[in-house]
Amino acid sequence: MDMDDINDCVKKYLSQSGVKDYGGWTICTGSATVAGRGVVATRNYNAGDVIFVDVPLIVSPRTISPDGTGSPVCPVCYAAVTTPIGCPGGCRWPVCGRQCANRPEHRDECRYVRQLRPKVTNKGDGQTWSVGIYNAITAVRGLSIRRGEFKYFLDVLQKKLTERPTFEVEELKRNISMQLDKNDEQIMTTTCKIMDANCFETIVNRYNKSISLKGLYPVASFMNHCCVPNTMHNFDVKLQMIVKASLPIYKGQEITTNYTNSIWPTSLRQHHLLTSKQFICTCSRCCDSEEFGTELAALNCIVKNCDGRILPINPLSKMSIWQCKICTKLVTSTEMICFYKDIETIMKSISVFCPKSFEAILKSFNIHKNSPYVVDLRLKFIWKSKNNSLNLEQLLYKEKLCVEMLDLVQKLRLGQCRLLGLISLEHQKVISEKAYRFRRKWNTKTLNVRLDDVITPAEPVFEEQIRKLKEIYSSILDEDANLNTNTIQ
Ligand SMILES: C[S@@+](CC[C@H](N)C(=O)[O-])C[C@H]1O[C@@H](n2cnc3c(N)ncnc32)[C@H](O)[C@@H]1O
Repeated sequence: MDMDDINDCVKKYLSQSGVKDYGGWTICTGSATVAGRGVVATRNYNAGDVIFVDVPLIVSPRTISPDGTGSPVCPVCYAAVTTPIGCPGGCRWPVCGRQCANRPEHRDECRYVRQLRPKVTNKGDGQTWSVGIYNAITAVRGLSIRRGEFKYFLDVLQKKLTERPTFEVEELKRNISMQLDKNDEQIMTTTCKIMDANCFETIVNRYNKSISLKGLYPVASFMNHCCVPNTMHNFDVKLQMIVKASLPIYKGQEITTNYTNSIWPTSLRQHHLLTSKQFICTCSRCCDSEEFGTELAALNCIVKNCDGRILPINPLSKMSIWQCKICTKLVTSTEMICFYKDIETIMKSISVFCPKSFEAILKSFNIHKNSPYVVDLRLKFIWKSKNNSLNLEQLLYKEKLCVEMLDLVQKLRLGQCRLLGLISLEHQKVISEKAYRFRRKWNTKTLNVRLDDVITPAEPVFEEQIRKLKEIYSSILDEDANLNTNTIQ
């Protein structure tokens, strides 16, 4: 496979799509340090620099369960559809109205699906759309790539390795009256396999609701994964992906992204990468059982009066024995899975976030604050709680969580990542609320204390903290079309 042809095709596609060619990268083999082909920098970048803007080849809704549980989104505008009805054009996709049904970008795919004579399993509820046909949106969109100028992408992008038929195409065949053309079927299957190997979660904001879609981006499809990635990305209103350096990148260095959740511990990340992308990551973080000192995977030692943490001896092996760093107690992987499950159950049972009871639960079950699922819950509190309805204790607790999470991001060496931007934004909002209450000499209703009894702030300190945090989050999140800008103060 000729790398020059691949680079030419990608660059032509981007320039025809109207994006500036940022040009400081190349797709190549050999210099890619991790796997097969990769994207390599051809110049130096500072953290925060835009490396490239990528234009989606395909965007499609996530599939939903064949029994129809889960809500569809309009395949044209991607808004959630609460009472779905089939497209009046006859394709049986749940478009949200005539306007979307008549949009030019929907015309060809609608005609194609209509001539397959879609069946509707009318369960007597007047349903006029079909889940099986809805789930084939990605597959059908692959056909327009094959017919277009950039069909080459279907040949060169990596495909998920599997002999099994793709369920999207099988479902489509079951839900049409005509027989699928063999050639079309093969293109559809290939498209689904390409999507499985390369797609990114593309988030759009529709009517203040975040909708999660799948997007296939040609340059990003060549970016390999690293758990200490040197890029971050946002999506703009046109669903273009803006890829920026999160850390300084030097000429000749591989440009990497993160396919998984950066705050998960190694075992969860490995499981996700293996099942969804079929590889084992061996990056510096995965090889370090302490994950740069964060001990994200660790559980507190189960031996009475021991303050140690239990960590895997070989973090890359699912079957690894775990050991306490202090008393050397050994624990099997099976036991660890049970401990993890217990923590998950406990964390799931905490519905109302009350700082005192949360800390008490962690203490009584001897769970340390960076354990899996605990970090999730701490973040959930940061995202979901509304500052003006928190009492003073909760507000100060939220501030403490923001500070601890920012410290975690820094220890994990994630640089100027989106998580840093989002937490800095929330942290800034907490400080603004604190400053507001301080100015108003706000007494808390539930605690008999005043703000200036528990903190000794000064107006300039608040101002300075707010200014610094704003600087951080605005440089990271500036093009992000999916932030609710009303929430930015
Ligand atoms: C989106 S593609 C990345 C580009 C790919 N290397 C290529 O040649 O087309 C994802 C695939 O690349 C490989 N890959 C990416 N990151 C990797 C890593 N850190 N270690 C091993 N394989 C990796 C895996 O095969 C994965 O399924």
